Amino acid sequence: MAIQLLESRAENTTALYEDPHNPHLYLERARLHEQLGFPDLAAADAYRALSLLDSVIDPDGCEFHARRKITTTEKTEISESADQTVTGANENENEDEDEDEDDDTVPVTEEEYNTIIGEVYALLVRGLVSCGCYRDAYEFGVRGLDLLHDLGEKLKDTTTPSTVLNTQMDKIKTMYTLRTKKSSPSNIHDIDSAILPAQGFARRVLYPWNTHEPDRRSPSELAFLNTRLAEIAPKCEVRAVALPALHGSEETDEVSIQLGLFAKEDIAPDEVILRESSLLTATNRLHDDLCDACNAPLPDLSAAEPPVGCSGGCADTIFCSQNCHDKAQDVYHGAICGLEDGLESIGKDIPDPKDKADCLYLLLLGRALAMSATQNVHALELPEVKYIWGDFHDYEAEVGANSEVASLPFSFQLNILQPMRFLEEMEIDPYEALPRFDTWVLNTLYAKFRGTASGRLSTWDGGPELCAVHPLWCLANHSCDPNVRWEWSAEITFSARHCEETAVWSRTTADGKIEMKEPKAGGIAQDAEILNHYCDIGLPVKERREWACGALGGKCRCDRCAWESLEVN
Ligand SMILES: C[S@@+](CC[C@H](N)C(=O)[O-])C[C@H]1O[C@@H](n2cnc3c(N)ncnc32)[C@H](O)[C@@H]1O
Repeated sequence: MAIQLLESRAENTTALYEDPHNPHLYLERARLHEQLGFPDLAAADAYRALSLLDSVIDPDGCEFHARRKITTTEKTEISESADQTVTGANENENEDEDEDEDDDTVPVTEEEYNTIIGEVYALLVRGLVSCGCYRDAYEFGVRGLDLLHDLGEKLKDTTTPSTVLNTQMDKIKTMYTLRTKKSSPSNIHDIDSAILPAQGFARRVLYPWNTHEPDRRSPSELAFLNTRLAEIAPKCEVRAVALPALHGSEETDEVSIQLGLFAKEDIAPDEVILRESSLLTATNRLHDDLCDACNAPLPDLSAAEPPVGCSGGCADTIFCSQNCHDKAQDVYHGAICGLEDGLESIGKDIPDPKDKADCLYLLLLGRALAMSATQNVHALELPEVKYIWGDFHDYEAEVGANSEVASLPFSFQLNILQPMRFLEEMEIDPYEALPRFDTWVLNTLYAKFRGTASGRLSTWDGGPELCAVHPLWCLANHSCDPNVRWEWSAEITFSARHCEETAVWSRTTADGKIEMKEPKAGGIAQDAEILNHYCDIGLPVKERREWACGALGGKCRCDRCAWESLEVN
């Protein structure tokens, strides 16, 4: 069954690549995505169908117009009628210029709109509710029900979509009641949507049609990674490593084979062993005093090498050096040069501090889209992205076990609407660009960024304001007794810890005694794993585990945590 659905999905996607403004095809793919257990992708396709259908009713208010390829029957009919009117040619030469843009497509009609609009709303709202994105589901649900009511008899079938929408509205009301602890509102218009959760979850899987993910453990890929690593960390090596599998609440002996960094030779305390710079960075500060490319602080205007402005005239895009300027043009800025006014407003100046970290991931996504467009490379093939860990669950296993696991944060705003805005502001047609920027590609990018990006907090309000992906640095695994410290300015570095920096192990035994372990000596021995830390190692074990849980995907089981929580002697 799943195989058949996957085949239909592949056929439909190929058709969409050929006919990207056809809302019928998006609706069909939304149905398939829903059946395959991807309500997030179903909602995204339904939204594309809806945006295109809006143009049928309001052509002047929409940038992209719903058109579809003509069928063979229609082609014959058109050529027959053209033959009949051939004598009258030239009379209305300039009429319907728009229609002649591409003689293989015709505008979607109001009748077609009436046939499918109800189901489009139903799929969109059901998809968003399934993911837990109640706030946007509510907004679309209200719009959908009002529209079905207004269109009344013009629609072929209002009953089915209305029933679906009402069922979803009941679920939304239940969520609202849970949140407000008040009785269910009798009228849906009485709901204050701000109280409903906007963020839900999607499945964090390696999509079965994703052909971009490398087999990172294969000897050839490891050799490739090691060639890259040799340039920035000559004493280190990437190797496969068995880590405790941390997913799920139960502790098991299961292991997860991943990658890690290892010392190829003895490393002295305080020695800098890795230096990596990356242009896959993002900041939510508007009009910043940081380099647009590497995010290092800008030099003074009076410095021997003062900051460099964008040669294309972007007023707020400043670089710390000519080198960063030139690299930026080649790596990400080329495609967005001159477009900063529209792009600047997306994801910055976030009023609610809770949303700041999520918006940084959106900005990182925006940078990846700009890199992909500038370099003309698929975003999942970018060297900064391709080899990084995505913490994907196994798709087959999930379907087999009929699991409901959804662990990738997902929202209508961050995964559907704002990425489309990015593309539009970059003057890219988001429908034509589907092969590059489909929602599953964006979800995959988010999964990778959420597992690997490092962040920096604001000295002003303590909120997250900067984040970056350093694709080789992030191959290092975590320990609460790390053997390196990291620092990040223009580049990120690892230095071996010296003996006064190594962690102090301490625990209170059942009879109230405090036990300590002798801290380790500094430096790193040949063949030892390079161990980073994803949380503050000065915290007690319980808090460390809470802080590192998101980045690790579960409760830390490093030697120090196991010992301090009395799990081992
Ligand atoms: C930034 S990546 C580290 C590199 C990763 N191992 C790879 O193959 O690319 C973070 C992921 O590594 C794994 N990991 C890191 N440290 C770990 C530890 N101490 N125990 C178990 N898993 C760990 C977790 O799956 C986590 O989500």
